[in-house]
Amino acid sequence: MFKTENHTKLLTDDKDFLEVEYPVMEHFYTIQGEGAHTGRASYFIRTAGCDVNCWWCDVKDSWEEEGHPKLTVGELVDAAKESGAPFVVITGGEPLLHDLLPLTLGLKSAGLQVHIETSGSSPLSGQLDWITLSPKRFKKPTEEVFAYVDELKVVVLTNKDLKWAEENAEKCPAGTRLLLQPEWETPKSIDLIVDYVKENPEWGISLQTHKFLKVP
Ligand SMILES: C[S@@+](CC[C@H](N)C(=O)[O-])C[C@H]1O[C@@H](n2cnc3c(N)ncnc32)[C@H](O)[C@@H]1O
Ligand SMILES: Nc1nc2[nH]cc(C(=O)O)c2c(=O)[nH]1
Ligand code: SF4
Ligand SMILES: [Mg+2]
Repeated sequence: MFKTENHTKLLTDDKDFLEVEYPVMEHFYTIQGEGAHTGRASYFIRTAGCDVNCWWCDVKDSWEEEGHPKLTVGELVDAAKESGAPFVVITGGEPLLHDLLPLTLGLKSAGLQVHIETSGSSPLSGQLDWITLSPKRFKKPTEEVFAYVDELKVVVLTNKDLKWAEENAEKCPAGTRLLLQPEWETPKSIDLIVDYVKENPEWGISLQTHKFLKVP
């Protein structure tokens, strides 16, 4: 659990936080396809804007903020609440490019748990119940994020990524879920990951199951 300090005023006196706007590429009710919560119904909010530039990124349309609508916290909270989802996953783009305090306070006030998918390359903000860190060599995570990580999910294409996974795991708290996720377009990474996990059973495998299920 991560909480930005000094949020009491926003939560109690200042209802204007419901009017704060975020650039949003899409928001939808689906099944969490990846990681420790795979298979669970969840509401996704995909903010626009990313400065990490992973060449294999599967949502490149999220990189530019421009061209995506701005939605208020109130609109996003209403949509998530109406869906009936028990938790919301904030993803992107890189969601930590935005101050997530207003959005996460809105969601928490509505009784929703808040998860985040992040590269951790910009400062943490908001109230976050579950942090999935997917670190990238293209723009490294801040040192601060590691203390709060619940799940480390490293995309693997080659042996270099396994070494990168180990370096990041060393910085995570004991008990962090350690997961390797094959890059979707690189089938040979599967053999690499299977052999690695058999030899290093503290790691597990995360697959992008929504792509098999053909849901968003
Ligand atoms: C699109 S990113 C958005 C959130 C954040 N920018 C991040 O990278 O964590 C969501 C997740 O998809 C993973 N991902 C992106 N492209 C992928 C691909 N081609 N194959 C497998 N995983 C991918 C990312 O590593 C991350 O865990
Ligand atoms: N169903 C589904 N599960 C996901 N888990 C992480 C995703 C992401 O893009 O962050 C994602 C996504 O795009 N769809
Ligand atoms: S950090 Fe995430 S959204 Fe940004 S390019 Fe990499 S995978 Fe895509
Ligand atoms: Mg995705």
